[in-house]
Amino acid sequence: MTAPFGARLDDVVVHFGKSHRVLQNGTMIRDDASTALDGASLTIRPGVITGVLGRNGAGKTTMLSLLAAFTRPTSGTVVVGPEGEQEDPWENPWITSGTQLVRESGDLMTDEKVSTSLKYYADMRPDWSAETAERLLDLFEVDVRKNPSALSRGKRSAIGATIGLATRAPLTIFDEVYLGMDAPTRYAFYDELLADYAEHPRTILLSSHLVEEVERLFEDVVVIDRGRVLLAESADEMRARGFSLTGSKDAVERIAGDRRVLHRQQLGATVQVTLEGALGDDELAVARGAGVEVGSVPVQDLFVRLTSPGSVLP
Ligand SMILES: Nc1ncnc2c1ncn2[C@@H]1O[C@H](COP(=O)(O)OP(=O)(O)OP(=O)(O)O)[C@@H](O)[C@H]1O
Repeated sequence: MTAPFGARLDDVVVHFGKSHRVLQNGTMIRDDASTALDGASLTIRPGVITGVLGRNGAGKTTMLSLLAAFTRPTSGTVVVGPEGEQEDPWENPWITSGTQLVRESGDLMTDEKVSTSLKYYADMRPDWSAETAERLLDLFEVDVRKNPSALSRGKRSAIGATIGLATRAPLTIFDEVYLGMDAPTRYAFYDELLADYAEHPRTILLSSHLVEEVERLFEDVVVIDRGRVLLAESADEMRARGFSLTGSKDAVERIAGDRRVLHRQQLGATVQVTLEGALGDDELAVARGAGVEVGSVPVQDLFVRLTSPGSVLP
C-alpha cells in the first residue's frame, strides 16, 4: 500500500462563475460571481483523520475538490502526496490514482447496475478490498443488481461510504457522505471507518455538519469560514480553546475575569458561561474552593461560537 498522502494549500483563491460586462465607455470588466476560497492556507497531516467543518457555503466542498483535482485554483498552490513527494494534483495520474473523493452522489454510473460501478472501482483502484466491499454492502443491505436510481438516497450514500472504505486510497475524502443515511447506518459507517483505519492507516478527510456525532472520529480539525481557514489544529488543541464555568453568578463572574464570553446561560441562581482560553492552576483551585464546576466544551459548541458572525479568533 502506498504511504498515506498529506496535502498543503498555500494562499489559495477559487473564483467561480466569471462573467464579463462592457461599460458604456466600452471598458470590459470581469466580475467574479462568487469567491469560494479567499486566500486559504493549511497543511493536512498524512496518516490521520481530519474533520473539515464549516457553515453552509464556507468553501469545504471547494477545498476538498481541489485536493482531488476536480477543481483548479484561480491562484495559489495545492500539493498532495506522500511526505517529501508532494505534487500539484491537477492532471497528475500518480496523485489522483491515490486520492478517492466520495461525494453524496456516490459518483455511480446512473444507467448501469451498482455492481458495474463497483467493478469499475475494483479495476481502477490498486488497493481495492473486494472482501470489505462485499461485507459493507451486506451490512448496509444494498442490492447491487439495481440501478442507482432505483435505490433510496440513504442506500446510495451507503454505497459511497463502501467505495470510500474499500478503495483504501492513501487519501480518502468523504464530503458529507452521511446525507440520507439514517442514524443506525451512520453509526455503523463510523465504526467501520475507525476499524478499517486502525487496520490500514491512511489519510482520511471527513466533512460533516453533524459535528457532535463525528468529533470522536478525528484527530485534527480544519474550520473553514467564509473562504478562509479559521483554524487547522489537533482536536485537542481546539477543545483547549475554551472551557465552561458553572456555579453562582458572583463566583463565576469573579473567576471569569475579563475573558471573552462565548456563551452564557442562566438557570435560576446558577450561571454557566463558556469562555475563551484556559484556567491556570491557581484559578482552578479558586474555582474549586468557590464550588464552581470547571468543564470542557464540546467541539460542536466551540465551532458554533467561533463561526458566529462577529466572532474573532485570538
Ligand atoms: N460551481 C460553482 N459555481 C458558482 N459558485 C460556486 C460553485 N461551487 C461553489 N460555489 C460557491 O462557492 C461558495 C463555497 O461553496 P462550497 O460548496 O465549497 O461550500 P460548502 O462549505 O461545501 O457548503 P455546504 O456546507 O453548504 O455544502 C458558495 O458561495 C457557493 O455558492
